[in-house]
Amino acid sequence: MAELTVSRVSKTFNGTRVLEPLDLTVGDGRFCCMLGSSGSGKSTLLRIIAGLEEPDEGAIRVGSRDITRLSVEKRNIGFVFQNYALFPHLSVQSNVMYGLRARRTPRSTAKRKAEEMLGLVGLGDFGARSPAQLSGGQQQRVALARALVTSPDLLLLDEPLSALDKKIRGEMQRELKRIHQETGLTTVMVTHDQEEAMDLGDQVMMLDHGVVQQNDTPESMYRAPGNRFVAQFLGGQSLGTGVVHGSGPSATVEVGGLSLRTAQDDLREGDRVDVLVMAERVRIVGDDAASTAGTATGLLSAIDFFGPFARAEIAAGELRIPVTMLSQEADALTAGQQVRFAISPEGLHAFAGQWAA
Ligand SMILES: Nc1ncnc2c1ncn2[C@@H]1O[C@H](COP(=O)(O)OP(=O)(O)OP(=O)(O)O)[C@@H](O)[C@H]1O
Repeated sequence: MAELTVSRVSKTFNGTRVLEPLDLTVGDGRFCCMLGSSGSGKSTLLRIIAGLEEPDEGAIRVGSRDITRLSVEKRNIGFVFQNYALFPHLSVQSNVMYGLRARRTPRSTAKRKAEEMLGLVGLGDFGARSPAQLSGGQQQRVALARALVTSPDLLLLDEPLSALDKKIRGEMQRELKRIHQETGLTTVMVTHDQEEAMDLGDQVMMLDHGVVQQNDTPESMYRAPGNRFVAQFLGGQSLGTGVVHGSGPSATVEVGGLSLRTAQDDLREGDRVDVLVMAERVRIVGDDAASTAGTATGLLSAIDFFGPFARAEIAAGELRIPVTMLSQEADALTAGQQVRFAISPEGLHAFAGQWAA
């Protein structure tokens, strides 16, 4: 069992608290993504787990082992950084063997294991090359093989794909998924890329200013962001302040002259709320009578095309409602025309008590 348990870990640098006391559990074999903007404390937490940084307080366990006071070498953790950090003067195979040789594993065993790991990451024929003869994506595979070769209990990845271009990145995400499935290793990855976190994580922990904002499955986090910060990070755009009418699942939110439904059941009559909308949950619908219930009309702004998708705004009363759609759908629309639209209740999020902030 290699469940990771972080309990009440905090960290201060030069009098500034960068991690408030926080807890995190990652089940055996699970893939956890730590998501947050730059400076939120993700790397610091990962480095504390790795033993590269000491926590002010708290404990870290892997399975039943308390590793809080162990040196980096004794933790049995594999680590991959953003910049490949391969030894340039060593061959690919020697790079992968390095950790085993440092542990005095016999050369023949180390060689066999290195070959096995290079096979796992899809670089079986590359052992004799030097790192300079590999692409960025290939170098990151070598770094991964090097982290895996010592059979760690836990794998830590700090933005391992962020230096790669978009296409290679997608490829490497699929590779990481496959390798995770094949090894069954408990994994924690730091990223500031929402899509990457949602794609790879069984679990996503969102950090802001050293405080856990939400720790959930990607689906739950997207469907039910726990607060304004999470909703905004996941792409929610503010519609302004509204008032709740009714309560429970049939509540509506009145904002900017429109009465909108949400899928939330935690709203109470009279609450003043901050309202956010996910642009991908706004749909332009036909004007035929049968589909007009729960819809409203507005004027369409200029349309921005970005590849397969297009973006625009609908001006409805005082509101500017963002909408994304397939470029193909946008082809039939013209800037300035009146459109009828619907906002799916799942795409509307309202948070009480934060509107004054
Ligand atoms: N060794 C250090 N000494 C002083 N301050 C540090 C040190 N390491 C990190 N910090 C500070 O701690 C805060 C959190 O940094 P951290 O690298 O953990 O954030 P992050 O969320 O990983 O951001 P990024 O995505 O930019 O790496 C930052 O304000 C950073 O400047």
